Amino acid sequence: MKLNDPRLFRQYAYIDGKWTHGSEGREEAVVDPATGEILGHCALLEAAQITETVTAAEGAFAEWRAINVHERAEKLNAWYRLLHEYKEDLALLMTYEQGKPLDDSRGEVDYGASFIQWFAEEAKRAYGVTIPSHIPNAALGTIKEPVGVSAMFTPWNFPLAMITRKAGAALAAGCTVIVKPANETPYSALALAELAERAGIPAGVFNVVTGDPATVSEVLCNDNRIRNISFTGSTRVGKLLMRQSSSSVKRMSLELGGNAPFIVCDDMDPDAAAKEAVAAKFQTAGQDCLAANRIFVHRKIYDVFVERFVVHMQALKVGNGLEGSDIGPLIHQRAVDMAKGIVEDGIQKGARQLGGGGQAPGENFFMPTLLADITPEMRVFREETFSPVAGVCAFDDDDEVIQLANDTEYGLAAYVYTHDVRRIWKLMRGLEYGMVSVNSVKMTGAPIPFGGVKQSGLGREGGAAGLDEYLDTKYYCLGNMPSASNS
Ligand SMILES: NC(=O)c1ccc[n+]([C@@H]2O[C@H](COP(=O)([O-])OP(=O)(O)OC[C@H]3O[C@@H](n4cnc5c(N)ncnc54)[C@H](O)[C@@H]3O)[C@@H](O)[C@H]2O)c1
Ligand SMILES: N[C@@H](CC=O)C(=O)O
Repeated sequence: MKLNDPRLFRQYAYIDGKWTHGSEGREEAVVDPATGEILGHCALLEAAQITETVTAAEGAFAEWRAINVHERAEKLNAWYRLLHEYKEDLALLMTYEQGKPLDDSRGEVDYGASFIQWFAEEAKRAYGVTIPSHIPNAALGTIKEPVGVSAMFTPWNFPLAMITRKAGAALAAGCTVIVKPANETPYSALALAELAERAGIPAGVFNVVTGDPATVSEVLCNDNRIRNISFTGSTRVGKLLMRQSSSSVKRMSLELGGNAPFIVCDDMDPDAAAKEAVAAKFQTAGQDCLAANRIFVHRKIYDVFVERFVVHMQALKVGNGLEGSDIGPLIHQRAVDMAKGIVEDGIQKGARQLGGGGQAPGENFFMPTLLADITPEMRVFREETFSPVAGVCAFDDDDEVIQLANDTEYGLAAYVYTHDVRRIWKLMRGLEYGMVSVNSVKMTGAPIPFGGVKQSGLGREGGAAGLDEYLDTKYYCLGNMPSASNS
């Protein structure tokens, strides 16, 4: 891997401003999912080292929270600028460890950096309120205070932006941070640590620990000094962290799985809508919590839509993300096996397989596939496929499609395509999702409250709500003040 700045490729954990190997010398290989080649290793820290990291983050908290918010913002802005300065290196690292096309990696660096800048500005507006007093001679109000040390668990599909969306907010709010990246993609996180240090973020404020996930989570969730757990990943692991954290009653933000419906009404041009649906499905090889998993198309335009979808889908180039492809590899063989299983299950239960043929360019690649005429009994309907496998079925009226779309435990994002404003309103209100995007594939960004309902999670990331996840509201009552009423 040839980086302009080789010091961005770090294989040790970053604790209290020091690059640290596991005290027992254990490490794990990190593999390029496109080629199977070993890129390097990451340290497997021991439980005691995770506890030491909490001690360091707690020690750094008092000073970091006391820094004037404008000064904190300056350091975050310096970090933001460094992400742009080293964008090419960060993108290359990401494509090597995650597999996504290099252009998508560049896009993720911009996206990830935007959260740091947004929160650096937003923290300056973390206002409390004054409360008209019901108590004689008292002044009442609130102030916002940082929650404390925050632990963050992040997934491999967006190895940089899922960290900055959390850490940007937490650091801006005055919290200190311990990040546990996915073991598949530790290098983006460690490069972020290198740049945080160069930006002047003090030792102990931003830490990255690597290790066996169950060991790390057990220590962090049970440590009383950790006041907030922020997790992005599967619903299964999210539930586990919730259970582990209950003994110490922590604040929790959970960004979990999705099973996004993509609804196309009969006033749409089927070809244009099919093109949009392909864009909403296949980014990051379908390994995206926002990926259009279940596509519902009005029966009047269903056949043409399906035909056009297959044409657009088959135009996508599958291959190594470094070689100008549209779809890179899946993260590992287990993901390929899961995609195969979902297709086989659909066919066995009566779905038609369209596309998906041809020789995949390597072991971890899966050719984009559409299952037509899917039903709620199929895995493709019930599970987040997290692969380039989409399902489509026809619907006849709006009430039916609302019911179908809501027939899932998930509730992250939904897409609606129609130009009829009354239908937009009805569908948008009827869909049990945290985010509804109408006539647009792109919905996310730093200023929006990103998050789901039902088993897709708790809390919001990004926007003003994202900062609040790291702030406590402290109420004050100043009694017996000389004519103090602020009413
Ligand atoms: N809602 C969102 O914003 C969002 C964004 C990205 C990904 N996701 C979801 O993430 C999932 C894919 O990512 P993933 O496979 O990395 O998720 P995952 O749940 O397997 O892992 C996420 C993180 O948790 C850690 N982890 C895994 N097992 C653990 C355990 N037993 N104890 C403690 N920690 C553990 C991992 O090492 C990783 O750091 C999908 O379900 C996707 O929808 C959601
Ligand atoms: N694409 C999502 C990440 C989900 O996997 C985002 O924009 O945050």
